[in-house]
Amino acid sequence: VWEIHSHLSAGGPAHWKEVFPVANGDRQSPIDIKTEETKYDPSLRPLNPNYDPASAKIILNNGHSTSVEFDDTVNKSVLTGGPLSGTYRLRQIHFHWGSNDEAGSEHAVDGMKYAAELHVVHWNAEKYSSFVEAARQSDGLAVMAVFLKIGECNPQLKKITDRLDTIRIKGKRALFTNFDPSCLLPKSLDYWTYFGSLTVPPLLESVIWIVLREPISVCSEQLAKFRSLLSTAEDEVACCLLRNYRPPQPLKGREVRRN
Ligand SMILES: NS(=O)(=O)c1c(F)c(F)c(-n2cc(CC3CCCCC3)nn2)c(F)c1F
Ligand SMILES: [Zn+2]
Repeated sequence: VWEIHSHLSAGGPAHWKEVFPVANGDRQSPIDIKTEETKYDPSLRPLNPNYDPASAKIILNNGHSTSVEFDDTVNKSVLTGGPLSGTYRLRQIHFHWGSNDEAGSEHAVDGMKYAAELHVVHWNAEKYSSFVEAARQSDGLAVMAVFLKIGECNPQLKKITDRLDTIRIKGKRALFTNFDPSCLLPKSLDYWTYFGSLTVPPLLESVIWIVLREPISVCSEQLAKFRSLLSTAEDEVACCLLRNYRPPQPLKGREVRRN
């Protein structure tokens, strides 16, 4: 299924609506967060990520991003609290970046884009029996977004960027375990939250977005390693994965709440 989606999604974000009409839906992501219009919600609870480093399994280049995939067959690594009711199980983390340090994040804050963005993808294992089933439900997925701001090299991120040369080609994967993605979270877990979608085809409107307000740091050399990944497979003419972010989408009257 994913292969079909990724094949059909050929051609950038402007063409996705031709194959996935939901691209023009009422709860598409990412969005530009206008901080003055966000609404404080006292009912929002603290985020409670609880990850077991043994859940990490592989690091992968799927041609659109690099991801670390986790064992989501049991409730070992979960996210609870925040805007969520119930337990959301960690599935994978991945990144979005641009062809230069000036842009690369998917969400924007008052029109400002960061150099890159980390997504920590979870699914509602309390209500649904699989990720693919959850991905079709309005409350099926919860994605925590972390902004990467140009600055000091990030020693935690080094654990990932040091492995990218072993998965340069689309489809390559390598063992990657003993990794707790909490090490990539900022000190403060304060967040904005809104109802949105996957930012890649099939753009399903099933994501409760939790965007952390405090960025983590990344240096240019680390970002350059992401850009050296290839979006092409072994038997194709090599093409660098220079950018993979979707631009902000219309808010269409949605509310963005903050804790
Ligand atoms: N940027 S994002 O919105 O955080 C983000 C996500 F949340 C995702 F879940 C995926 N995703 C896509 C699939 C294929 C499934 C194929 C079967 C139907 C569901 C999708 N697996 N994970 C994804 F690629 C991505 F970029
Ligand atoms: Zn993403």
